[in-house]
Formats: sequence, structure tokens, C-alpha cells
Amino acid sequence: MAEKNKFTPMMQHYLQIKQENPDAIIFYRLGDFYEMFFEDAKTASLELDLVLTGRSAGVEEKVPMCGVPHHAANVYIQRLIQKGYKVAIVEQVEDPALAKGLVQREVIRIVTPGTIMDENADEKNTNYIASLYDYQYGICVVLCEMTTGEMKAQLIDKSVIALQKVLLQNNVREIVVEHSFDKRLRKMIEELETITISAMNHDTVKETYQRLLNGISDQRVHHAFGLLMNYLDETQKRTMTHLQPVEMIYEQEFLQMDYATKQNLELTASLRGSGKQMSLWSFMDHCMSAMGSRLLKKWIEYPLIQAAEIKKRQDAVAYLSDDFMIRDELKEHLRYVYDLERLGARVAYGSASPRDVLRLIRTLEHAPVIFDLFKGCPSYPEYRTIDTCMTLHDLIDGAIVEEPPLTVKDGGVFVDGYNERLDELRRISRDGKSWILELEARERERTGVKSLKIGYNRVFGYYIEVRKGNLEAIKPEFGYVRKQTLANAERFITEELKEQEDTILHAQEEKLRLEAELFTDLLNQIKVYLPKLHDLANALATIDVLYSLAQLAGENGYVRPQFHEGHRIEIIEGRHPILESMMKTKRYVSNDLKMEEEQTVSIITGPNMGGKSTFMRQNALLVIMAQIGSFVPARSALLPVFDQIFTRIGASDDILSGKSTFMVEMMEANHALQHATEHSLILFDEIGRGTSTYDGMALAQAMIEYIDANIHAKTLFSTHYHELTQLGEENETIRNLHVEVHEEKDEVTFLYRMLDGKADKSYGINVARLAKLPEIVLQRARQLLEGWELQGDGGIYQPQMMVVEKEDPQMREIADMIDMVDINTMTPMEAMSFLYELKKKRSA
Ligand SMILES: Nc1ncnc2c1ncn2[C@@H]1O[C@H](COP(=O)(O)OP(=O)(O)OP(=O)(O)O)[C@@H](O)[C@H]1O
Repeated sequence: MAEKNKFTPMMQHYLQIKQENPDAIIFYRLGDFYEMFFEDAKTASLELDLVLTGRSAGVEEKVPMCGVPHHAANVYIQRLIQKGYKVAIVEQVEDPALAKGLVQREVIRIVTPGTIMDENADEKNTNYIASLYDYQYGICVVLCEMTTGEMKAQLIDKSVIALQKVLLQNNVREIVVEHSFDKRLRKMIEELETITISAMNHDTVKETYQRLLNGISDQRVHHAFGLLMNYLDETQKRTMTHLQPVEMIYEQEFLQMDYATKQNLELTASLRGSGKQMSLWSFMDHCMSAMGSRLLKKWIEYPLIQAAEIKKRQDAVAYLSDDFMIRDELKEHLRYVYDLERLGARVAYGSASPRDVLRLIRTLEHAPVIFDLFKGCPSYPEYRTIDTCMTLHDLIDGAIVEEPPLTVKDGGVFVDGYNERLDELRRISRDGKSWILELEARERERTGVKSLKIGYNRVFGYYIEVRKGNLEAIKPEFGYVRKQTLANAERFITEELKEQEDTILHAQEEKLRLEAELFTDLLNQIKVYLPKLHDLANALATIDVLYSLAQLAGENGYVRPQFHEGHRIEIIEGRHPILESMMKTKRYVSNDLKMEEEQTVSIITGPNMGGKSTFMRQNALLVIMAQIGSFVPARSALLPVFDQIFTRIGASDDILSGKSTFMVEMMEANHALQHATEHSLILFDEIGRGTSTYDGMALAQAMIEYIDANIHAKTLFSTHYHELTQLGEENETIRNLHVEVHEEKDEVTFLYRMLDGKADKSYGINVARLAKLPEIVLQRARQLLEGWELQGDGGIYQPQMMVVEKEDPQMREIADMIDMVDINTMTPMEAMSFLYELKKKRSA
């Protein structure tokens, strides 16, 4: 690059800004465009499909440049952020018309992946920016959701697993760390790709943000919080007024599940495809507001472990599900509850629209009714005296017209009578318009030209238009001054019209400016109430979730689970909530789960497809729902309060660290064996199947013995190793369960019923037949199996490689077609065409 001072002054200024913000793409405002230069221009032109041009900048060669129109900039910025870039927006900060020399420009905000306020983002989804403070033997994480202002802090182990869990679980888009942050962990985060890393060294907490620390005295939290707030200050270029006080999260105060378990159980996202489709969250979500949906997600991720807290929620669900009149009425009012959390952010950023304010007023109108309906609920007395911000309501109610424009810029936001000066300006421009109409009539009369009209355009202002054919009627004494010539008309102005034009245009300009000012004032008044609005938002969201749980229970006939202090489990006629609701033609078969006080392991055997995994998931979901405070799909449920759930279900590779299925399986099993307690629930689905039969069986048995002797956690262990059922027969604390199947002439029907005792055989070959494997393969498999079974009985069996004939797929298809039809119900015509089809297939 040529020496800096050879460039034009503007380009020198640009380079200065680039130097100060080397890791951001600079959007430099020039007129109606944001322009990018040099490497930024090359990157953006590739990423955004923009034409790369050049600009003379004082040096010989043109500098690379590309640009986007300012009104469409948001879309482009969002696309860059999606790809992990940061964008620094450089705006003109003085009116170009008044500027002497170079227009003054400044970075007004740096948009980054963790701080973007995407107006169109899915309102139920959240993503965080996190700061990490490494205190040698652990990491303090402070998380912030910018659009809702939520803040939380957590202390975690200094390990890849713990860090991955926090980052993935919270959908963290960006992290802020000190320059000296641990290299190994930094590399792991870099590999995650979806996360942008930013460095910041300054971690002193500013006075203005002390209140957000919420009385937390832990210095580690102060460090991490300081890093984050200083980063936000530096990028957002404003004081963060919408953030909520930091909430300290202690995982051990909730039912703990690792990230894999949350994924396996599809708690908040389904395994197939991303998003919310058919997760427990989407299934349970009957909330009327986005805030409610988000809070429900949090409840699902963090179920409770204190029986008293669970009971508090249960009592509220019972209150609402018993009285469907109240529930229905509540629904009608919850419908008007607007996203107060997101509104808070928009108010703080000054980007709230008149419609936002109107929705806030609606919410404040309905809030007292909601609390009134809820006041009969015995377990939430604190809501009876909540401040519903009526003073704010009275302050802003009636200020805004019923159907305000999208933005303040368009004017017409406030009702008449709101502000005297505004009324006056409106009258002037209104009167001005009728004066123009009068003038038009007068001029038609005076000139005798019926088609004469008065018009307006932005370039020439007001004008009198006369068609070419009528020009003779315009006498010099009328004082018409020519302004513009068109193909078939002339446009004029008169002294009188010019004067009126000044008054009208001035009034209009002032009117818009005044409305913008008044609106900013209004937002500032709301800003004062933000902390109170957050409390209100929290309470409304809680009632919405409780309503949602009651609705779910009412719709599906769920029961209130009972908790006790022992270890016994007794779920009678439990169902899988999601599968049950998805089954349209078949009926879901309910199953009991009974485990006595001392019992540790239930070994579940039965054929593939028999329903073993479903049964295990069903019980885990029931436990989670119960500890959220929800009612559950069962006839009755008696449960202990679990402290942790561990699962090893389904085959999932750890793509992140490139470990094989078997390795992941062993790591997850190890995690469970290391951390489970007698209050935990363990679900192991076919552990050991990823290695040779004897290895797998040996590992499985050793694990069962270990859990039974040392951990005493309640464990559901499904397996195809029938030999393991011996353990159930010989030990008091281990029991066998099996799924029932009906077998007739090699055909199996699944009954999905869990019965006591072990399965008599595995039915693998029968299930393979259902999958339509070639008959000849099935026959050979049966022959081999019989041979091996004989060997097990002490016989000698040496399987030989056998060459079997390849099955003709066409003949198989023809045979299938014949099996499908019932000749007795066919007409002769149908039989003929069927025969014809067969013949055609054969000769194809
Ligand atoms: N209780 C039930 N009532 C009705 N249908 C069920 C029930 N349980 C399972 N199913 C059906 O059976 C299918 C297979 O169940 P599942 O995956 O639990 O079997 P599995 O025994 O774990 O099989 P594998 O050993 O091959 O993993 C489910 O997708 C579901 O459609």
C-alpha cells in the first residue's frame, strides 16, 4: 500500500479507522451508500456477490471498492455476521450541507455475531455472547443475550468437555477472552467454527454497571463480567441500559444432564434436522407469548431438584388445570402480552417503533387482569402485589394513534392534543393545503382555464400547471413566472404561491422534527421503567408457562406426579408424550415402570424394534417433565427427586473431536460411572454393541455389577446379550424385563408391552424378514444360527463358506405383487389387467 499521506484526506481518515478496527469490515458512509475499500472490498464482494470497482484516492492506482445502499445495509450486514465477520459502521455525524471541508464521520457501532440485534430473528430462539475468565483451575463464564438483556454467570471446570457444553448448549455465537487465554482451549473453540473469538484485556467494572452484578462478590465473576461489559461498550458505543442483573447459575442446584443427554432426549431440538421441530420443548409449548416459550425452554434445560419448588409449580398447574374457565380467560389476555424483554433492548437502542409502544400499552392494559385471574393461585402469593407499571401506562396511554406508521420518520404518530405546538404545525400544513385548493379554484376563474391545476414535486416544490394549448390565456399581469417546461405543458409559480409554499414546507419539516423529538422523549420515559418492566416480564412469562403446562395437562389427561424421599419408582401406565401424540392410526401402548427401593438395575431384553429405546426415553422424559413441575402422561406416578440423568442411547459419533461411536459410547459410560449417585437415573441402551460380542458382553456385565455394588443409581439397561439376564435371576437388586412379541410361522408382531422376566430369544432374523432381506439370505442365516446354537450345547459345528444363489429381484417383486392381491375380490377385468402387469414385469 502506498504511503498513507499520499491519499486523499477522506481516504486517510478511512485508513485511520481501519487501523483502529483491524478485525472488522468497515462500512464507510458516503452519501447514500456504505462503501468498503481495499481487502474489505475484496472480501465483501466475494461474500455478498457485489461488483468490485475502483476509486481514485490520490495515488496512481485506483483502490478496490464496493458498496451497498444505506437503506438496504442491514441485510448485507446480517449476511456478513452470519459468516462470522464483524462490521464497523462509520456514519456521517454532521449534516453534509453544513460541513466545512471533509464531513465528520465516526464509528457509531461495531456489529458482531454476539451483539447483533436482528429484528427478523426467530423470537423464540436465543443466542449469546460469552466472556471467559480463566482462573487457573477453572473458568468463569458470563453469558449475555443481547436482544432480551438476560445475563447469567457460571463457574465451570477447565476442560474441553465442560467448555463445549456451555458454548453449545447456550448457542454462543461469540466469546470474549483475554489475550493470554489458554491456547489449547482457544484452539478447540476455533474448531467449532460457529463461534467468533474476540480479545479484550480490560476487565475493570465501570461504576454504571455495578448494579448488574446483583450483589455477587466473587471476584472471578467480576473479571469475566468486566471483560464482557468493556467489550460491549467498545463495540456498541453506548451505555448498556437494557441489561438485566446477572443471575448466578449453579448447575448442582438443578437436575443435571450433560449435553449429549439433552441432545439424545431431544429436549429442545430434534435429532433430525435442527430447530425446534418435535422436541420436548416444541411439544410442550402452548405458551401465548414468545417470552413464555423462551422461559419454558429454560425450565426444560434446568429441571428442579427441590421438592418444595417443584410443588410450588405443580400447585399452580393444578389450580389452572382444575379451573378451565380461568384458564380460558387467561389465554384471552395472555395473547396480548408483548415481548417486553426484546422491547427493552429496542427502547435502549432507540430503535423501538411507534407500534412497539402501542403493544407495550396493550400489555400494560392486560397485565392487571392477568394477575387478577391468577390471584386465586395459592402458591404464587408474591404476584398479588406485583407492580404492573400502571404509572407508566398512564403516562404513555393515549399518546399514539390507533394505527401508527412503521417508523417515526413518516410522521403522524401522536394523537391530536398530545402537544400544542404539534397541533399548531399540523393546522398550518392542513390549512395550507386547503388554501392551495382555494387558490387553484381562484386561478381557474381568473384565467378561464378549466384544466389548470396546482401540483407539487420534491425538486420544484409547488407549481401551477397549464397545458400548452391554453397558454394564451396566461396574461403577463397575472404574474406567472415560468419554472419548468414539459412536452405538453408549462409549469409556473407566483409570488403568492411561493410565500405559502415556504410556510407549508417549514411547518411540515418542523412537524416531523418535533414528532421525532417527542418520540425520543417518550422512549426515555419508558427507559426509566426498564428494570420494573423486566420484573413484570418475568412474572408474565412465568404465568404463561404455568398456563401452558396446565393446558398441556388438560388436553392430554396428564396426572400430577407424587414425589417421595425414598428411591422407589412406580409409574403406572406411562406413555411417551410425543410418540403418543403423533400416532394417528395405531394406539400407543402404555407401560408401567416399577423399581423397588433397593432395586438398582432393570435389564431389558427383546427384539429390535420391540420398543426398548422408546420405553427408556419415555421414562426419562417423564422424570424431566415431573421435575419441571409439569403433569405427566401416566395413570399415576410416584417418583424420587433425581439429581442427575445419564444416557447412552442411539449411535452418535462425536464429529467435533473425531471419535468413533464405540469411543464415544465408552466415554459417556465412563462419565456416568464417575458421576452418578444413588439419586441418579442411568439409561444405557445396548452398551457394548460396537465391539466383538464377548468384549461387549464383558464390559456390559462389569458395568452392571459396578452400578449395583457401588453406585445404586436407578438404571435401565437394554441389551441383546441374553446371557446377562442371568444377573437378574441371581440378584435381588437386579431385575429382568422384556418386551412382548407374538410369533406365528416366523412372522413376528410387536406388542410393545413390558413384562417381567427375560426374553426367550432375540428374533433378529424375524425382524430382518420384516425388512425384506432376500429369502435365501434369511435361510442361510437360520442354518448358521442353528449350527452355532448346537455348538453352544456342546456339539461341534464348523461353519463353511457357502455359495448361495443370487435372488432374482424381479421374481421377488412379482411374488410380492401376488401376495398383495385377493383374487376373490377382483373383477374378471381387474384380474386380466393384473395378469397383464405381471407379464409385462416379467418380460421387462
Ligand atoms: N409403547 C409403544 N406403543 C406403540 N408403538 C411403539 C411403542 N414403543 C415403540 N413403538 C414403535 O416401535 C418403534 C421401534 O421402537 P424402538 O426404537 O424403541 O425399538 P427398540 O427395541 O429399541 O429397537 P432396537 O433394538 O432396534 O433399537 C418405534 O419407533 C415406535 O414406532
